[in-house]
Amino acid sequence: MTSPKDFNDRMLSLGLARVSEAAAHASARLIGRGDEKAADQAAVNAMRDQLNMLDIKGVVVIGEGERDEAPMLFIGEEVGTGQGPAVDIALDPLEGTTLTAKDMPNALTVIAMAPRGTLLHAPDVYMEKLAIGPGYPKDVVSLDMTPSERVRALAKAGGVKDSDITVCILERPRHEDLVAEVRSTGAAIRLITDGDVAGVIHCAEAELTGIDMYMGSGGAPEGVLAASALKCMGGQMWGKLLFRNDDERGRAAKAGITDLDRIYSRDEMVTADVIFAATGVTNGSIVAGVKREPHYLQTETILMRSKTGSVRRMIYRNPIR
Ligand SMILES: O=P(O)(O)OC[C@H]1O[C@](O)(COP(=O)(O)O)[C@@H](O)[C@@H]1O
Ligand SMILES: [Mn+2]
Repeated sequence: MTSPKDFNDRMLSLGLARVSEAAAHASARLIGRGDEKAADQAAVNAMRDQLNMLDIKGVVVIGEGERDEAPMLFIGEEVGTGQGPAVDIALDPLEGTTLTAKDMPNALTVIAMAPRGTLLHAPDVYMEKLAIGPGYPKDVVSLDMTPSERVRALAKAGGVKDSDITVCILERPRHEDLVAEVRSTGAAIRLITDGDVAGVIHCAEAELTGIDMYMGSGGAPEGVLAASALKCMGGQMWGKLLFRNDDERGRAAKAGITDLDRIYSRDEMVTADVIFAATGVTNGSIVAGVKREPHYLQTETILMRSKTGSVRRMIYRNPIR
């Protein structure tokens, strides 16, 4: 196992940005074409090619799925040149496949890297999520509270009215009761159709996005990626895996998870320093989408390191030849 001191995050982070940039470039020509699969595949191929150029002994712990259902970037796949630190990789080559296919905001390519053995091996099930930005007392809200208790607690801690709070929630039939309860407090709700990695990140930049809290269930893999981002930006997050049937419980067992009711804090999902990169595919509130000009493609990437809390936004212009 790599000790965190071998994890040269300063060097590796720039390489990570190249990986998410390449995935965004590759899916650019598929924005708004109604073909989610093709857009995802283009991102997967590009991400894998770039990842394999990095001097790491990488293993995908959050990826495109199990080996038998994902030919590439499957969970357990080894990536990188094999020269360098042993690391865990979490990725979502295209977070917001539907957003991309429909040319709707906030589709991202996302990747995180941490020393081997330090990222939660979340199976491909749902996760109940709760996130807030930096600056609040520890555990001011929790998954054990009801949604309205969370709104009241957050408002009180921030010295504002309940009606000044905005909660971000995925618009899904399963969230109808959640939405109704949050509304009963007078809080506002930003409903999003997809993309809860961006949804959670929005909490860390509340002054920019207007979002104070994220609530509701979404993909567990996306939960670990969002926790990685919040660890860099500051902010608290909790997640609880949700299992609907034996197949899903079996996935947990395979991933080595035995306590099925556990609530994971941000730092229990990401136990050491992590680096995180996300590149915009469609325009969003975190980064701009791919800009297609006659002679070049331009992307914007957010690149962060939890060790220093540094947040970079990088513009990359790649000539089309
Ligand atoms: O659509 P569901 O089943 O509610 O799942 C929610 C998940 O799907 C997404 O909206 C989109 O994810 P993908 O584009 O990677 O499929 C995630 O952001 C979210 O966690
Ligand atoms: Mn996703």
